[in-house]
Amino acid sequence: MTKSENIYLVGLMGAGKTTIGRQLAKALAVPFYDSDKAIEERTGVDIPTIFEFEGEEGFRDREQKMLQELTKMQGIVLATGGGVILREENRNLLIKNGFIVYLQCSIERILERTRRDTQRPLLKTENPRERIETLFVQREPLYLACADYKIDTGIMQSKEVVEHILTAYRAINH
Ligand SMILES: Nc1ncnc2c1ncn2[C@@H]1O[C@H](COP(=O)(O)OP(=O)(O)O)[C@@H](O)[C@H]1O
Ligand SMILES: O=C(O)C1=C[C@@H](OP(=O)(O)O)[C@@H](O)[C@H](O)C1
Ligand SMILES: [Mg+2]
Repeated sequence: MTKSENIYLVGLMGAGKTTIGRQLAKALAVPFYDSDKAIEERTGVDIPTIFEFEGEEGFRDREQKMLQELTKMQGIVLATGGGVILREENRNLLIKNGFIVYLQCSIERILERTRRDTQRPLLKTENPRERIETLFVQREPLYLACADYKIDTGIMQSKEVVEHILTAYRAINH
């Protein structure tokens, strides 16, 4: 399997990985996977429940195991969860098996997009802005270390983001 047969989306919560991933897969007529959704289907409970009963580390263990499975697949678009890049093994699996697109997004835009969200435990805090800023500082270097391509999803509609990614992806697959 070549690295460029898969497209993996990384980025902070709210950057658009799940939304863009679904549209991108449709445009390419390939299967779409979302690692969070796959974990929820496997466990039968939602992400907040996993965090509640197993803590973040328990969720990260499940995320790592799911990524080991999903990166064995060929010809897919995968929307990862925002924290997947935290573990080195996950970064190595992504780098080895897919064309990695880093969906950048401003803190403001992320706040707007996740304001009414109830499914992201890490945003269940007194100060979501401070939390997102902390995650950005911690994770941006890791996203950049993995990315083959990056795009700011905060300044354009999702269909434009998809077009830009398709152009970049086709350029490496010419
Ligand atoms: N380019 C975009 N423009 C406007 N809204 C967007 C865009 N991308 C995603 N969204 C919206 O932002 C929210 C978070 O998107 P989502 O795909 O769940 O992000 P992620 O999977 O990265 O956490 C959703 O309500 C989605 O509809
Ligand atoms: O940033 C994170 O650590 C997380 C992001 C979430 O996915 P999205 O990025 O799709 O919201 C989900 O994996 C979990 O709540 C943890
Ligand atoms: Mg998502």
